[in-house]
Amino acid sequence: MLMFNNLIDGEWLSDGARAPNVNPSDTKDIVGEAVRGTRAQAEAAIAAAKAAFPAWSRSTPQARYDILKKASDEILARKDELGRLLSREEGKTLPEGIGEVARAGQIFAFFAGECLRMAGEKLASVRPGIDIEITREALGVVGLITPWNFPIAIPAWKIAPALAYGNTVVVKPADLVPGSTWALVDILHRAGLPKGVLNLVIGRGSEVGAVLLEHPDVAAISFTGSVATGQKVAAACIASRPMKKFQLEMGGKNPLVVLDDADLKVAVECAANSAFFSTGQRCTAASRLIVTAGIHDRFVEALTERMRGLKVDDAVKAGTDIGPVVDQSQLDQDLKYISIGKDEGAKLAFGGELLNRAAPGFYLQPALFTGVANTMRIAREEIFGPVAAVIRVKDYAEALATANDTEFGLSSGICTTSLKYASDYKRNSEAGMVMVNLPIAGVDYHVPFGGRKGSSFGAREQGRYAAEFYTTVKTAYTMP
Ligand SMILES: NC(=O)C1=CN([C@@H]2O[C@H](COP(=O)(O)OP(=O)(O)OC[C@H]3O[C@@H](n4cnc5c(N)ncnc54)[C@H](OP(=O)(O)O)[C@@H]3O)[C@@H](O)[C@H]2O)C=CC1
Ligand SMILES: O=C(O)CCC(=O)C(=O)O
Repeated sequence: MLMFNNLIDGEWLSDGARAPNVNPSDTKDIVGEAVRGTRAQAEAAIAAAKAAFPAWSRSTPQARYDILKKASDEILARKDELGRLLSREEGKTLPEGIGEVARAGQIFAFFAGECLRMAGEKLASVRPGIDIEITREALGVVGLITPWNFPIAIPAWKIAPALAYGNTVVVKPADLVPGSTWALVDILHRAGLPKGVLNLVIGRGSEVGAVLLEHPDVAAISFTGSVATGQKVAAACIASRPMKKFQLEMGGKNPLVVLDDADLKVAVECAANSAFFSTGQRCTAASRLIVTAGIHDRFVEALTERMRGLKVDDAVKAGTDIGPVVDQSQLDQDLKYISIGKDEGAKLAFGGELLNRAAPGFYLQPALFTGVANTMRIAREEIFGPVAAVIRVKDYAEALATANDTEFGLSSGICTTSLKYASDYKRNSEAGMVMVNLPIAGVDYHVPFGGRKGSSFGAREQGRYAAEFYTTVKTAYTMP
């Protein structure tokens, strides 16, 4: 049995209460046992990170590069094994799990390179004889609070830049998926991180997370999760003395527009991938399919046919397209919205049934609603499951207006063969990420990730833009 322990000040701590990590494909399968970190452990982790900060923030770029690169190499070498662990604890399919681990490995390789590329600017002053240098410095101790749906990629894209730019870290993974973050922290620890630079505190958000938000020695919080928790994080960071820098990645109600001139096969593939892969449990998932009248019926028929062919089964079984929902509570939420959709008068065109498989798990057939109005709750609220709503519109102008009519603005897409509409959509879509003839979920690891409106707050994550959050700018004036 794997034991997911906490790493505090370079020591693995196994004491205290433990909780089973249950496989959503087979609830009889216990993936491992995780410690339940306490407030006191969170405080000890912050103290360790604070003590480690001066030396780590002054370490050479080469020292940081070596550790991050070594971690990247091990993650990539073990991607099959770690991908299986991820799929067992979260429920995404094995190819998706392995792909996510590879992405984490590539993220560490990218930020290893960033250690060597940190640069500043030198400017002439407007006053005579004075030099100005603009540099970036680490923030101090950063608290990372991560969700369950990307158990290794999201911790990776927060931990890697935090360390590369010289910060020390306390990471709290989601309670449902402690194993992948534990494995990642173990790799980094063995890659040679000095004690206290990276601390792992597995435990409840209301307990361990709350300490991170309140503690005066935590300089910044990077959070990904629900809107409700994100708002609490923001309020706590503002109330904290001194105030904390914070960054929030939250929900989406992402639109995929399909125009009459779209290549039907491309549109159906983009929709199936964006709405249902990873069991729809992506903040970038397409949950609103906005389709113009001339292609609507053909699109719905072809998408329904594609859905009929999707195999929903055990996440690690060969041939599975869609794994289970992550747990009972998320399944209840999905079913609640399916029932709301029917009550609102939308037509359940396909799916939405609970499925029995060889083992007891949270299996749900992907669901497609048609006849949806953009005012309905299933078109406005994030469901976070394999449930998509088709909204029929008359033309491009109505499609764009409907796509933008949401409180969210994370990802957005259009399927069209028209350069004119594609260009106009890229320009006018109110989202942080816009895709043309591509799935709107599953993004690159070396470019900015984030959204607008109610989806995100603060600096972008990933790629070189991550420096904006994980560093603070210093302007130095010198009269030689
Ligand atoms: N946009 C996205 O990427 C995601 C969105 N969601 C949405 O959120 C819904 C609920 O998922 P859930 O995982 O519960 O999301 P939460 O927002 O509750 O959890 C995200 C992270 O925040 C922690 N947390 C929870 N409460 C607090 C708190 N008061 N202070 C500090 N940290 C806290 C959680 O810890 P713990 O696990 O211990 O509760 C977890 O690590 C989903 O159904 C979905 O709609 C969820 C995941 C990702
Ligand atoms: O779609 C992706 O690649 C990333 C999605 C994501 O980060 C999320 O769902 O939280």
